[in-house]
Amino acid sequence: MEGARPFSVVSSTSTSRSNLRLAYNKSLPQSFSLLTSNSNVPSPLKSSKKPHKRTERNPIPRTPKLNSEVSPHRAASAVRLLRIEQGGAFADLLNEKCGGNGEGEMGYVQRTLGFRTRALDDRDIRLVTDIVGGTVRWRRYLDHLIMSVCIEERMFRDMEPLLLQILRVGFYEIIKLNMPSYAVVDENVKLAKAALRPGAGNLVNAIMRKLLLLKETESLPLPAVEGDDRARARALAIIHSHPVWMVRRWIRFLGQEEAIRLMNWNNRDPCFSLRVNSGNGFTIADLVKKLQDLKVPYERSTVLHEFLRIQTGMQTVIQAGLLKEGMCSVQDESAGLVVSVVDPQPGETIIDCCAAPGGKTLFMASRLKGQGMVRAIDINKGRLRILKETARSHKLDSVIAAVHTDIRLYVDKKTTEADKVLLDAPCSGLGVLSKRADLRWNRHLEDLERLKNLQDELLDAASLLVKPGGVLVYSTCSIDHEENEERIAAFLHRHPEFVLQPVDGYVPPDFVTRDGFYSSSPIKHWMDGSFAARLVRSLG
Ligand SMILES: C[S@@+](CC[C@H](N)C(=O)[O-])C[C@H]1O[C@@H](n2cnc3c(N)ncnc32)[C@H](O)[C@@H]1O
Repeated sequence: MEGARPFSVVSSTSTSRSNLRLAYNKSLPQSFSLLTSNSNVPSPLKSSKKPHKRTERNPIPRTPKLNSEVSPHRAASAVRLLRIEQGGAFADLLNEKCGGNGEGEMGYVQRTLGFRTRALDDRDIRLVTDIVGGTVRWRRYLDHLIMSVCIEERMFRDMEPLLLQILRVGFYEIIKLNMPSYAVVDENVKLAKAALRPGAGNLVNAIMRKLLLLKETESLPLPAVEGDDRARARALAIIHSHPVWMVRRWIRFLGQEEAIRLMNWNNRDPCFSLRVNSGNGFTIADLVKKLQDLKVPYERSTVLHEFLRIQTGMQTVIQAGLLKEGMCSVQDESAGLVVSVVDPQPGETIIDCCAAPGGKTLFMASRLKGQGMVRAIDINKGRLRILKETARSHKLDSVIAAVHTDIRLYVDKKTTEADKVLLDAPCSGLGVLSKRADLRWNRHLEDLERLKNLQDELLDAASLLVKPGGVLVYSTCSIDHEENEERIAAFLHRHPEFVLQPVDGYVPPDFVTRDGFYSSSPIKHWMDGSFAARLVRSLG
């Protein structure tokens, strides 16, 4: 086996450049060299190739060999990032199955890399969560750095997917987590060697050494924010790691300063809120006591008495089983305030038109105090199943009836007249980008057009379920006026039988807009962005 020197500092850029070229050539399998290849030779680094191809003669053993050299959190992070990019996972918190027994998270590691690492301990799990979330958020910026130390753009573009993820992890650890550089390089080199081949380890070594040199000399490349709108947005999109279209849109509607504040919020580690589940008889004091026992720092919500905020320790909460036991739910205060706009009262019939996975359904049901009914409708069977299971575990199933259907078809068959109808519409999710690290890369400008049409159709359908004098609440977790205020203006134009009722008195004054809507903003309220409008149907 070819041995890579784990780490040594180079003295000049030109030396580092020729070292990198050498490492790159050597990293390629025999008889392939990018620098001498003709373009018809299939590249082993093309992203369509599987990183670790096994043949029938070389199958993955049932219990792969333990590799105790590779750090498990880096292996798990790189594999999870690979799965996220290929659409097989989200950048959310890990569940508790992280053992080295081939189940859950580590099962993917074994199947992808072909070897086992030791099991993830609690610290590793926290690290994987932080590294994966952070690396996904900072992807554009990290790629800009990686690309800038590659010999040529093609080297970056043709990089095999697993190698790219290993580099992203290493760059994130050095640049954003400020982890000890020598250890990070050494560990990522080991991972690349074990997961790919020795030459890949050499390449990681050479690329990361170049990064360290740039960091040590404070010469990390950053684009200048100058030129026309598009050029400035492109530069800001790299610096703050967002898609260009979002940056342009926010600069246009919020101004550059606010747009940057919003991107800074989206790039922070997310803050989570917990809502105590009173349906199971728990009180906020019980939840406080539990968090104190677990040494998880918390803050009481200033806007909703059932809620607590935690900045760190979410993984501890999950592992202690607080969610599974039904003591509390993870729910942002911004979503809780939408329920305040609905204002459910005991005895009422409420229809939740887009209910799954049930965050708002459950909170509304808990406010009914055992009297009345929430009809929870959703088109997605899998998500509705989660809603039903949670309703059972929260002992709220007696006041929740789940219905699997398209709301647009449901209204054709029903003459139901509800006291209140909530339409928590499918939306771009532009208000929740801090929690959904991967969402910014999966959303496109064209989605907005499609979503607006759907939102209009769903609003028309939902409106048919409201009794005379009843209330229709339209909500989104978007901060985009085209999905919010504009949808309501268009609806009121089509439906003169509804009038807008200002949300004063239902939510704190700071959340009421000039036009009487509910709106939470990450940069104003330090919580997710969301929107709601309260519409009342005339009696006639
Ligand atoms: C924003 S999510 C709802 C979140 C939910 N209210 C909560 O608080 O947990 C939107 C939901 O709308 C559902 N949906 C989309 N189109 C629908 C339709 N035509 N009829 C019913 N549900 C629909 C999706 O399946 C998705 O679960």
